[in-house]
Amino acid sequence: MFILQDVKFKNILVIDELEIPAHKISCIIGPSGAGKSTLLRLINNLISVDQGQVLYREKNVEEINPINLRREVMMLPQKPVTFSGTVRDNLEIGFELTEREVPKESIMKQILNRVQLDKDLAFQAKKLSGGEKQRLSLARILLLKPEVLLLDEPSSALDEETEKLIIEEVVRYVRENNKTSLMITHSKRVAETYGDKIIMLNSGKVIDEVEN
Ligand SMILES: Nc1ncnc2c1ncn2[C@@H]1O[C@H](COP(=O)(O)OP(=O)(O)OP(=O)(O)O)[C@@H](O)[C@H]1O
Repeated sequence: MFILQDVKFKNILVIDELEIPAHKISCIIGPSGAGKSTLLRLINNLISVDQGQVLYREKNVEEINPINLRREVMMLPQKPVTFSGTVRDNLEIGFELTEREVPKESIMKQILNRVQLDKDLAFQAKKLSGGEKQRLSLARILLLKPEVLLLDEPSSALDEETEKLIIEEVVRYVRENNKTSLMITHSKRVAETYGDKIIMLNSGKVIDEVEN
């Protein structure tokens, strides 16, 4: 799905060759500062390589129309992102960008149920707790049915329950819909439980790749 070739980013990442396979879950593990988030951001073209290239479906990500790329490749960041307004506004916002029909109320309620967010659609998003905001962000992304879901490890400020729920729902989404995910995790156990491929990163370099 993605191939990185001769990639360099500042003095942070140096990757000769790395493949993120389609229809699989790949997990990146490595110590703090290893470059895990940077790798995710390069893949999503939020930042650009200084050297080399990142290919998505054989095309250089920098040459893909950013709107088309965002339609297919979505990231759930470390810190939850919510928008002003209600829970409903937050679930609808992605549809503006993708010019798709806004889902029915019953579908929105179903997705809230799936992420265990027991709030009314009219509830003000800013009043949600950190963990609830993260679950709302995930619900928003799942509704948009991305081809690739990039998951940056939920911030350690979140409770373990929410972290577990988020990982499990991402895994379920990928498995049920034959999608692709690349997730950062600090946990070897999480990587071994869910990852089809495990990529170990240290000091900006891939030190090992394991098919699980
Ligand atoms: N745009 C940037 N310019 C300069 N340095 C940066 C930039 N982005 C990240 N860094 C630095 O690069 C290193 C790798 O950061 P990154 O966030 O990718 O690590 P990480 O493996 O995700 O760490 P953590 O597990 O703590 O989130 C860090 O030392 C960070 O401070």
